[in-house]
Amino acid sequence: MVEALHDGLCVRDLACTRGGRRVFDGLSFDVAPGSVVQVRGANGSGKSSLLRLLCGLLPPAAGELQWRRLRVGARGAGLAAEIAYMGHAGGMSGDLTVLENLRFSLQVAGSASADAGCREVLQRLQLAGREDEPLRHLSQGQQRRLSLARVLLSGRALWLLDEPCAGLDAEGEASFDTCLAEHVHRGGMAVVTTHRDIGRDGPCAHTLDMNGLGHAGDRDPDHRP
Ligand SMILES: Nc1ncnc2c1ncn2[C@@H]1O[C@H](COP(=O)(O)OP(=O)(O)OP(=O)(O)O)[C@@H](O)[C@H]1O
Repeated sequence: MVEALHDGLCVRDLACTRGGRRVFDGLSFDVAPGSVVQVRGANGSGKSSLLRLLCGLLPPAAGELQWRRLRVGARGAGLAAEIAYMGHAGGMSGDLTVLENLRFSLQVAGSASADAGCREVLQRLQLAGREDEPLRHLSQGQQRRLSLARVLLSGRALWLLDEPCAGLDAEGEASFDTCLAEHVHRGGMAVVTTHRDIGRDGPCAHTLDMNGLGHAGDRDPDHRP
């Protein structure tokens, strides 16, 4: 692979197979420090699969990733510790309180933050006053805000966000835009799958269009069941 010209993420000729079908191939793009890539495309075009590949949750069928000019190993080795991933499933416990969920996930990620920091982020995301309530008492949109709080508190350089604005109201979208803009301003990076144009109201974002990269229905010739 050509040597990267920056200290961010380089994706080259990436291919993805799921269930024996080739979802996309030949995918190349860059996420330089201080930039956002918004991933757009039809349902099933492979947006979530791409994020799972970048996280190391799925092995690529072909291609290569470089992070800070070094090749990323199997299961995201060399990159995983710098990622904050927000998937469709919240990955939180409905029985733990809002604050307990934050404490627990930060501890697991090795980025423990003082309660004061957690409370401050909850305040920013309009969740102040809900700290001691069990997560299951929160609405879908509020739970999405809490997932975003985890990302903010992680302090990780690369945010991989799968439909972060799904279920958010206008105020939640505006908070998200501000948080993302601040992250990018600090030199952070983000890859965001979205059906909403982030660049319209949020930070400037490069668009990666997944439509046309796929082979819907094609059997992967290299796949062995
Ligand atoms: N666990 C799985 N096993 C087999 N095939 C899968 C699996 N998950 C996803 N797929 C297939 O991979 C393709 C891409 O799915 P993916 O979820 O990445 O698309 P997407 O662009 O994120 O879609 P959406 O906009 O609906 O969220 C789809 O054809 C889907 O059926």
